[in-house]
Amino acid sequence: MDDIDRILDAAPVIPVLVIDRLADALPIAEALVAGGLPVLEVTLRTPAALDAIRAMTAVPGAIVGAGTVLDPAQLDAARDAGAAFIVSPGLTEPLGRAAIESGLPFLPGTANAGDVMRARDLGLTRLKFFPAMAAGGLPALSALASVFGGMRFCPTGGITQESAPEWLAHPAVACVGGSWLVPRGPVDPVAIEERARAAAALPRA
Ligand SMILES: O=C(O)C(=O)C[C@H](O)[C@H](O)COP(=O)(O)O
Repeated sequence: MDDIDRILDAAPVIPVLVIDRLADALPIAEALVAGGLPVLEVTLRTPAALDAIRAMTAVPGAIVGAGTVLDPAQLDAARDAGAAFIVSPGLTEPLGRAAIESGLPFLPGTANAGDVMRARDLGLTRLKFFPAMAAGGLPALSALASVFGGMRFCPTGGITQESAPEWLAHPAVACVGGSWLVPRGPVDPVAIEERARAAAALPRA
């Protein structure tokens, strides 16, 4: 099983994916992995998402997880589809406890000090910072990181290839997440691989 640090350290960027057509799952995963981004977060926001996770796990080198996991039932469905990790936009106690019990690496969303304290109470120290830009951007993350030593963050929400470097330069930032790698609409594997290559080359602290 993949440990959460192994997932966060695998690449500077986790592509956040909204898959509308199951047929797009393989070409998207192959292009991202070929470009150097092995960790793929498939959001459970579309009817095709669980089947997309199933399909993508067949791609050599891909580490496929589920995003937008909102409750324990969705966590179970993601695990049954083969998700190697779980990401949520926020943290509830039922989801946190179910995730810990499942043994799956879990990245819960946090946006403020209360959220981080709830995570800490559950023993969770690897956190998504979401929605990163709307929740105050890098100054907010820096303030949280200075209070909560030992926490590592994956900021997500409003981050771009252009803004990623300043986030990645912060010592508490393990990696960033973003949807810019795969825009919705017709899939262009060449363009996806090109964007992945640029993202994979971003330096980290
Ligand atoms: O719902 C979740 O669990 C999510 O993962 C939310 C996503 O992280 C953001 O929607 C990505 O934000 P953008 O890169 O600004 O599009």
